[in-house]
Amino acid sequence: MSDAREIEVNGLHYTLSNALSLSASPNSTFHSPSGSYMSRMTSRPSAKQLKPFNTQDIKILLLENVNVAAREILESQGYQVEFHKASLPEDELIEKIRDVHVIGIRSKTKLSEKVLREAKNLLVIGCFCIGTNQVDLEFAAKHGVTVFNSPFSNSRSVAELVIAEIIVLARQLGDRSNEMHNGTWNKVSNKCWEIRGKTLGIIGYGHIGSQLSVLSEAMGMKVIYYDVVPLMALGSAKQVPTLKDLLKQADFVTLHVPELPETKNLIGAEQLSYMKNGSYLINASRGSVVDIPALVEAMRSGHIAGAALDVYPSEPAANGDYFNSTLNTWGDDLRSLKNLILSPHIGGSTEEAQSAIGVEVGEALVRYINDGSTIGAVNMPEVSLRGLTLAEENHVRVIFIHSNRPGVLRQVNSILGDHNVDKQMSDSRGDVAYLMADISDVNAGDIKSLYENLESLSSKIMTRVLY
Ligand SMILES: NC(=O)c1ccc[n+]([C@@H]2O[C@H](COP(=O)([O-])OP(=O)(O)OC[C@H]3O[C@@H](n4cnc5c(N)ncnc54)[C@H](O)[C@@H]3O)[C@@H](O)[C@H]2O)c1
Ligand SMILES: O=C(O)CC[C@@H](O)C(=O)O
Repeated sequence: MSDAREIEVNGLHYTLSNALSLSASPNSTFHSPSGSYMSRMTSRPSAKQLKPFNTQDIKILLLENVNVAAREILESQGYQVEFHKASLPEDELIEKIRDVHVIGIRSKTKLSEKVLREAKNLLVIGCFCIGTNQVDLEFAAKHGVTVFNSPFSNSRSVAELVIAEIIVLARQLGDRSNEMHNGTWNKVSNKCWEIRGKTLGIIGYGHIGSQLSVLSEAMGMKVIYYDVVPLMALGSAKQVPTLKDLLKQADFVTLHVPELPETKNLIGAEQLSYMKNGSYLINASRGSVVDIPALVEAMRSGHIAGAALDVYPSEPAANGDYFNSTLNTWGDDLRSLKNLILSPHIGGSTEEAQSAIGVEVGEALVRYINDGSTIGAVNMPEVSLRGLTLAEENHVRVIFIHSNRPGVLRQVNSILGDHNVDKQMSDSRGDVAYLMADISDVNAGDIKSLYENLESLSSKIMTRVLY
């Protein structure tokens, strides 16, 4: 067809010319990526790639040194990828986010309502980490922006770090090492312990907490845990009914809860006072979970014998000499304490974890952009349909993200109804619903009207038509 017509979605021009031909993409500049990645993505040999847009028009901003595995996956699709090692100051972030369809971040980039309001072309956010507290998930969903994360690719790395910290704290190894670096030989055994037979109290028995449970039992520790939901104990671990029970019994307390309003200052002066005299605290969850001035007091008094902190209420956006009292007023107090391990949020920072996260989130982004699948999304209902094949001519996939209110499905189906709806799936999550339908008997000319009719519905949040 020479009369190329176009639909614009989020700054992407969906070309209608040759829309329904059997070519994998209407765009002559697109080349199917080769290698193992695409063979995993296309489960059937004749699967059709749904991409009515020029892949080179997809603009992706990757911040915070997202792993090279993700970059390769995204670049192999032909997308334009802009990569930055650090996070960006808010004004620069706002400037850049206006233009992109996809943003990939880790824990430092705050995608607040203020920032997301400017992201007029944004389709999807990839959090290349576990935590998603840095993103306004609800605002994103209400504007049709799907968010993916990697729920457990770095869990083992965090659990291993905590095992190391338990031993380092029990043996005051950090202090001995610092002393040797300063030329001091200080061979002591006073208040240095084996971990065998000691009780580890795990707060939050999810992916990380449960891994840690298994590892610490293997080292001879007794494990108790507290969680807001009843969870099956692994090995000989025991769930305790209250946080106070855990704090009173544990020699080592370790935190593995998400950042939530309920977990803010979960450990403050009162909770520290319940902990055993001479016990230890480890926080590799989020900085807001521990009241740091209260911890400083409890360590100064000797009630808490040692602590390890990997996360802080304010963390620098980039590497450098930024961990000072301007960033957090109590910085100098922390630095003056003995037997306190301070690490720069590296719980999940291993080669294994970062490349696994890069592949997992990179692939989820490609599936979403090309096929509309929300499997694994954290703020949208999970919707997916089996792929279209090259044998299915004149088929299109309609994706309609809409407000979850009565009567919408009737309206949508009356728009789709002139065609054959081969398969359809719809699900809702709170106020937002996601509908995906594969319809056949669609001519090139029908696509624009399908799109415009769906766009005209008052319930519409975002419409995409893939073919
Ligand atoms: N330091 C790092 O580099 C690093 C790496 C990965 C994850 N994290 C942090 O660790 C957190 C936990 O990770 P995960 O993968 O184990 O999460 P998860 O979701 O698998 O488990 C969290 C557990 O905490 C429980 N929980 C929630 N609120 C609670 C409360 N008030 N009291 C007790 N339990 C509560 C939940 O029921 C769940 O079982 C993440 O949310 C992230 O913030 C940090
Ligand atoms: O890599 C990061 O920045 C975050 C690591 C960790 O806190 C997570 O949430 O996965």
